[in-house]
Amino acid sequence: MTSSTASRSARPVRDDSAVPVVSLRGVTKTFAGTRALRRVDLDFFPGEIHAVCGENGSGKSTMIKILSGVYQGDPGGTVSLNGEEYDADRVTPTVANRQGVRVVHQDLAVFPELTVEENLAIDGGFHTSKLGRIRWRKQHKSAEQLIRDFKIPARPKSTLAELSLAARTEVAIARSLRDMDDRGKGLLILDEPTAALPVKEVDALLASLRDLADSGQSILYVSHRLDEVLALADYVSVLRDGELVGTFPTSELDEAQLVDLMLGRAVHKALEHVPVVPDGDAVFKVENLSVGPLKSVSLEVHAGEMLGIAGVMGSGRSTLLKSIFGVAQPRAGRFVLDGQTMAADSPKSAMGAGIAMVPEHRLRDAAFGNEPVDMNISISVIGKYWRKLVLADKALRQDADQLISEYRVKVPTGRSLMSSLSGGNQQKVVVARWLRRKPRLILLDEPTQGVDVGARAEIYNILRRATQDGAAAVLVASDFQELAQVVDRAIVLRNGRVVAELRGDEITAHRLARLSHADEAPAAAMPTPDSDSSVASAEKG
Ligand SMILES: Nc1ncnc2c1ncn2[C@@H]1O[C@H](COP(=O)(O)OP(=O)(O)OP(=O)(O)O)[C@@H](O)[C@H]1O
Repeated sequence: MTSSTASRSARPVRDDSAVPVVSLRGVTKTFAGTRALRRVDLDFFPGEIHAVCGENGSGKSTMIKILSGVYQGDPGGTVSLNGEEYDADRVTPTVANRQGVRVVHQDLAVFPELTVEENLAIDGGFHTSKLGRIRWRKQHKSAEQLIRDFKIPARPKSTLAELSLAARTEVAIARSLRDMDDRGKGLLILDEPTAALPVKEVDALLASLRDLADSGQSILYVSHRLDEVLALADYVSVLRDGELVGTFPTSELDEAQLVDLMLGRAVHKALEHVPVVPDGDAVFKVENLSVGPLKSVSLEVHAGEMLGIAGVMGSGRSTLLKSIFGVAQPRAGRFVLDGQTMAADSPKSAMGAGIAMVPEHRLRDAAFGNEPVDMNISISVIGKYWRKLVLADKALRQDADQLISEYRVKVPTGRSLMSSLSGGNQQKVVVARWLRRKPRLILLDEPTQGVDVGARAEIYNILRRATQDGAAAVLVASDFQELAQVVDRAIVLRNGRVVAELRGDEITAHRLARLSHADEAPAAAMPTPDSDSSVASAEKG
């Protein structure tokens, strides 16, 4: 959910003679115990942006992997690529690549320290002489051509680090399509391309995707951001439990209808809540903290309260959480928990003091992929299952099963490996794990990235229950709309300092975005005078 405004121009309706560039027929994929896709029929046409939506675990990634040859479908189905029909269990990465199926993943696989030209050439794209030397002049010319063709706002010699994240994504797209002469051939697959993008860059990327589709490229767009899907895509296909619910022109759907199709049930407006105005002393205080980009930051959070931290990428949001959890060592400042100065010198001491952290990079930092789900969900409280030298397996599994059902984690059994879960389901396990410790302070860094709309509501409901029971929470989320919906109070970090504090109804996505960007004059960022004395004073500070 972003504040994207990229609007869809009235698009011509697909005409009957249009020929799909990629088709799936009867594609099924079974993993041990799980039918990830069930007899899916889908067509992707040239010049169209076709979104695929579905809850966590509905089969989106599995479909991408089958199209790109990473997974093979079960025997019986077929995949047609540029008019050539393959058995679904015979599509390999080489075949898919030859037929122009290209995937740009969320992490982009670009190198910030290298130039645009070098990034465009990585992975087999360097022009070399017979002696194997790189022909730099030719290289430069091809880069210039790609930059022109893809309208990338950069020069060949700029390093990627100098570019916006949207422009870096455009470089990754240009690289993936650099050898495709005919835009009407092949399929560009984008997996959550805006998940890590600052709000103000989203429209730039969506506009460039629209241009690419207008030049004939077929695009498969996977995103949990439904407003974006409706603004950008021509068609949306909905997967539920591995089955295709249907394919719809986006012009005929609104967000609520799309959610109902995805979930097969009406979703309650769980994200909307009445902001809590806590009374009593602060549970936790940060005093004059300097760490990473942060300079002398002070804040406090009360029992029962969820505090949001807004700011652009690099503003120090994650560093703030990491330093509280003892992962980043401050240059100055102190933390006070329940009136006592806290030694935040390691995660162990933070955990001992009653602090829990749901980190941003769950796959890298929090999920033990080769361990079963029940162990992953129990690891934070494993001590309570040791009976002398024996692990009480049965009790551990029973408790884990109960949490799996409470959090609606989609998994055949608690014994399934964590790595076999979809991304969003892994996140639910990580959140469940930490809340089991009944922490005093819960730190959450992008807890719902990649999590579907229904599961998001569930996660926030569960967090809300924890704060109602007396915990305090600090939430970092790039999705300001979501932040505005769930927090009681928000502070905005800019240039290493707290520049604003908003409460209750003052917190809107628009204001969080405006206040987060350094390029705005404070006066312009000010709302109507009646509503905002707290912002005004913080802005001065
Ligand atoms: N390698 C695997 N082994 C076992 N099961 C798997 C494997 N990969 C996916 N699955 C299962 O297949 C189903 C579909 O998962 P998939 O990752 O395709 O969902 P998704 O729609 O991409 O979800 P998300 O939005 O969370 O990324 C899930 O039940 C998942 O647990």
